[in-house]
Amino acid sequence: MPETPLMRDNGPVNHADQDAPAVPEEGQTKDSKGSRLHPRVTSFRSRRGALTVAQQESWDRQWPRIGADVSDHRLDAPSWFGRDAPLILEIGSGTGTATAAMAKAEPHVNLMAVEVYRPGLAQLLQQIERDEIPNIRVLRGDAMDVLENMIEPESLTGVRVFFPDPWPKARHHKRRLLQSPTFALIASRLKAGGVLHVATDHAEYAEAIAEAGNAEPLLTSLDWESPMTHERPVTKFEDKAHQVGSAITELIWGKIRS
Ligand SMILES: C[S@@+](CC[C@H](N)C(=O)[O-])C[C@H]1O[C@@H](n2cnc3c(N)ncnc32)[C@H](O)[C@@H]1O
Repeated sequence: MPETPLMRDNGPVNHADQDAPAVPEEGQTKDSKGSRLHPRVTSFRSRRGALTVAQQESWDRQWPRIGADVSDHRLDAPSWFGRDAPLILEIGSGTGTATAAMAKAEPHVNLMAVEVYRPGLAQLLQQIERDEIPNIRVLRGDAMDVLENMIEPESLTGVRVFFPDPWPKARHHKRRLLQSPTFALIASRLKAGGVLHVATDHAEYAEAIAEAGNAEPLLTSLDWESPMTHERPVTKFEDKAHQVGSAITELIWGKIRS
């Protein structure tokens, strides 16, 4: 992707300390040799899908202004949105039903949706265009890259992960997005007072998520009464879960300190 004024370079790599021990600085995501401090989880399936002609046309009109491929450049969110406002990241927005509803319900926030599935993003772009929603930007690619490279530490007011893929088979659990390293990374990107909101319809994954989130020292579990939470719109995936009678678990944490 060509560099745009929206992106800031992370700066040159400092090779001087290549032999320094890999002690992470606050907010640092790679060690002195450039290796990831958070082991990489590939949490998504590779899914193909063509865009309809109308979706492609909408994509072509809007992508240059409100879409970007995931990169390793720091994002300058205020300049991309054209205003400085509380920044919320939605991870795995799917077809964007909840994204659009949240953006309309919370016009005072800048909402960024990251998703790997292009047809899902295309549906969201169509809805943004149809409903003239001004406060959404979309990123295509792996949310782990967004968190590690594009988001400034202590910069997010909220992170929302609705119905992450549960990877139900034990041998696939390692592919789950929400594990301890991801919680640590999310916590490092939240501002003090920022909120992480997760919803899942998978009971066993809910338990694993709760355990990992509760073990993250920078986060504290919040209940529904917290004034920091928002009303979550029903997502497309949740609609399907309701149809088969699955119970939904909501998990909410606040970042207590820097
Ligand atoms: C079960 S769907 C839920 C979609 C939507 N949140 C909903 O509730 O309708 C999970 C979504 O997360 C996306 N996803 C999984 N891992 C991801 C990652 N690392 N980065 C971006 N998107 C991811 C998948 O492509 C998929 O669309």
